[in-house]
Order: sequence, then structure tokens, then C-alpha cells
Amino acid sequence: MAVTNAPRTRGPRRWDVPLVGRTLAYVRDPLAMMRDQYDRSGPVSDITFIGRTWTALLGPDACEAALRNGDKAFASEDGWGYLVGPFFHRGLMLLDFAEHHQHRRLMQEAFTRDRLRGYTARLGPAVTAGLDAWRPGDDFLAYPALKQLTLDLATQIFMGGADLADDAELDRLNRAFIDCVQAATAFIRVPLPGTRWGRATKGRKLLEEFLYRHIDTKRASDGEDLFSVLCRLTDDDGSAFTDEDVVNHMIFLLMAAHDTSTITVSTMMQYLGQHPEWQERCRAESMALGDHPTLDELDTLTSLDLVMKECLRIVPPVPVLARKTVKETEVLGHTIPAGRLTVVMMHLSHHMPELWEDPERFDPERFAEDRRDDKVHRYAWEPFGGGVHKCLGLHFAGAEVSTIMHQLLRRFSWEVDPDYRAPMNYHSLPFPSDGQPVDLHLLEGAPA
Ligand code: HEM
Repeated sequence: MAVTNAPRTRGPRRWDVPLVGRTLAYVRDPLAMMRDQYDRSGPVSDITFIGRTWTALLGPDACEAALRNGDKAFASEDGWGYLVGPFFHRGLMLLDFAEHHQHRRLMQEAFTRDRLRGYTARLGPAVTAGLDAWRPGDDFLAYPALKQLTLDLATQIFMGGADLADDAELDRLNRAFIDCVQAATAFIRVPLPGTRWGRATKGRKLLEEFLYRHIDTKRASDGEDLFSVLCRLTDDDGSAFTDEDVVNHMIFLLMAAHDTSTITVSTMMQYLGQHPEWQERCRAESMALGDHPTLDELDTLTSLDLVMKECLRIVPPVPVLARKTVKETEVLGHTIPAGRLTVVMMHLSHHMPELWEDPERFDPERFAEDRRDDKVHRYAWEPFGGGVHKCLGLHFAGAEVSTIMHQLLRRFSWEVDPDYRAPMNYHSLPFPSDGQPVDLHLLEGAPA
């Protein structure tokens, strides 16, 4: 299906401020901004965003063109580099073409089904320990609690245990991540003290120091944590990651895994709190399994899977992707010059009435086998991106999110006001700025 002929219903916009352009409209309400841009100017148009001209790609056909990248015109390094480059420097997502292919092939070995089985076995007890610290009640702030939980999981599964750092150091590392991610939409893009860019520069340094301090121990260990695994991986031709590669990949992976999984679980808690019939349906499936299901058992939680897909549609954790053209190219008949920053605004595709029936309605059955509404277009639903940069951790994310939700459903029940709309902060990856209150209760017979 092609969705290329967007109606141009309105004239040019008059009130954009030079340099700021569409940035504030995006941060306030990205979906409204994207819809407006698409309605006025169609699937390929230029916008001013964070002080630069970008070509905005909207709708599934335009997003597909950039992500499939048939003529290799779109590069990630300089696109993402403009937003978060100094802080996620040489992470896999910021590499391109032959070098990207080589690093991805090696890193893939850390995400095989067998490795995922091992990570899942360790996720279960780590989630139980994290949830033991939760104190349920009315207006329980789900988002910060989940953020702490996923950070604890990253410490266990990615770094191999809390013995690498004490609580104070873990807090500093957590802060450093947040600072690195939050720099994306900063207007002051030099490391001045007191600015977002300045804090992110300090954060990156702290993360590097921490990882370099532990790398020799990790290289010598036979641990199953991701840090140790990355140190040991070797290609068919015997090539391996250097210390610098391991540190760069770890910083990126921790970032890639942390905020994305947290917002996914928090969105699922919100919608299950507002739709008790779905909460019960998911709970019934979880009650049929034990406390710590294997990866294969998690695959039987079909209702939870539908809810996850629907929540990733409504609130994609990565709403837009950045690219820069390395040569002139054409998308849907529009010429994009070489050296142009490009933003792939896939969030809009998830909410287009042209693709989805009643897109603002929570309806997990859209993804059920007998409907598969997402099949209307290959790029109608693309929370994990597409093409050669498609999320390498998507199955890890599925296992982590399902493990957390499974245990939440077996231990608690919760309600959220049906009229609640999360006030989302879109300065970088989305999160609910009110901490997302839920009324959380311990289920009868669950561990207190
Ligand atoms: C629900 C959770 C997640 C979402 C929605 C998500 C989304 C994405 C998206 C959209 C991309 C593509 C970026 C681009 O094309 O520019 C991406 C890339 C990536 N993600 Fe995820 N991600 C999630 C969780 C994870 C986790 C848990 C990990 C690691 C354990 C991970 C590792 C990566 C890596 C390594 C890349 C770069 C792939 C490449 O460039 O070849 N992600 N992710």
C-alpha cells in the first residue's frame, strides 16, 4: 500500500522562529507537529529543527525509503552524531556501511537465542529482587520505580553484578546516562558548565572511566554478562573488539536498552491499569506459568505480546530516527541534496488513520493473527526501525519487558484513571514527567 498523496490542506506556516523552527512544537506535542507538517507539506519537506535545516520524512513510504536505503545515500553517524554524537560516539547505531556491517556481525553473537536464554534465566531472579523493594499504595510513581528496576537489571545482566560499583557510584552512573540522553535537543551545543551539553560531556567521561577501570577483569573472566561476552567475541577471521570498541559499544547498549524498555513497561502499566479486562487476561496467562519462566515459556504469553505491540505503536520509545545524506538522492520524487540532515518521523505512521482504524484507541487485537492490521504496510509499525540498523536488541527487549510484566501481574493489581493522559517529556526519548501515578495493590497471597 502506498500512502504518498498527502492532502496539502493548509498554507505555509508564518510563526516559526528562525533557528528554533519546529523544535518547540515537536517537544510540546510531536504527533501534532508531524501531522501538521504532513498535512501542509506532504511526506518529504524541509523543517528547521534545533538550529539546522532537516528534511522531514513522514508516512510509511518515505520512512521506508530512508531505512531500506537502496542507494546507500543515508548515513547514521552524522545524523545521530548531530543529536547525540559526542556522547554515544561509535556505538553500533552510529557506524555506517562496511564498518557497521562488520561490527554488527560480531555483536550479533551476543544476542543469539542461546545467549538470550541465559540472560532470561538471570533476569527472573533480578526482577524479583527489584520488586521486593516496591511499596505499593495509591499514587505509586511507576516510572521512577521502573527506571530503578531496569537500571538494576542492566547492572546485573550487562555488567555482571553490583560488585562492580556501590550504590553511590551506581547513582552517579545513572545520572550520567540521563545527562547523555538529555543533551539531544539542547540548543547550546558546546560543553559550557551548567548546560545540558556540559553535563552530558561530564557524564560520558564518567562512564568511560568506569568501564575502562573494569575491562581487564572482564577480559580475563568467563562471565555470561554482556560486558564479558563483548570482550570475548571473535569473528570467523579471528577479529575481536578492541578495548575502545567494547567501551563505546557498552555505553551505547546501556543507553539503547535502558530508557526504551522502561518507557515500554510504563506505557503497558498505564494501559493495563485503564483496561482491567486486558489486565485480567494477561494475568490469567501469567498465573499459568511459574515465577521464573524460561524464554520459551515467555513466548506463550500471547495476550501480553499483543499489549506490548499496541503500546509500542501508541508510544514508540524512539519516535524519530536521524540520518544525513552522503550524496544527492530522491525520495518519492523529491530531490534531497547531499549533506542534508534527515529525520525519519516514524511516530506518525503509528497514528495515521490512513493505516489504522481508530488509531487513538487502545486495541491490542489489531495485532492478533486473525487481523494483523499492521500488515497494511511493511512500515506501518516500526518501533524497532528497519533495514540494516534495525534494533539488534529487540528480542532482548521482548524478554526483559515480558519478564517484568509477568512478575508485576503475579504480584500486584493496579488501576489508572481512564481519563489519565501521561504528560510526556519529549526533550529526548519520551517519558511521563509526572512519574506516572498508578494505584498499586498487592494481590492476595503474593509475597509482601
Ligand atoms: C522496547 C525497546 C527498544 C526499542 C523500541 C528500540 C528501538 C530501536 C530503534 C528504533 C533502533 C534503530 C535506530 C536507527 O535505525 O537509527 C534501534 C537500534 C538499536 N538497538 Fe534498540 N530498541 C529497544 C531496546 C533495545 C535493547 C534492549 C537493546 C540491547 C540490549 C538495543 C540495542 C540496539 C542496538 C545495538 C541498535 C543499533 C543497531 C544497528 O545500528 O545496527 N535496543 N533500537
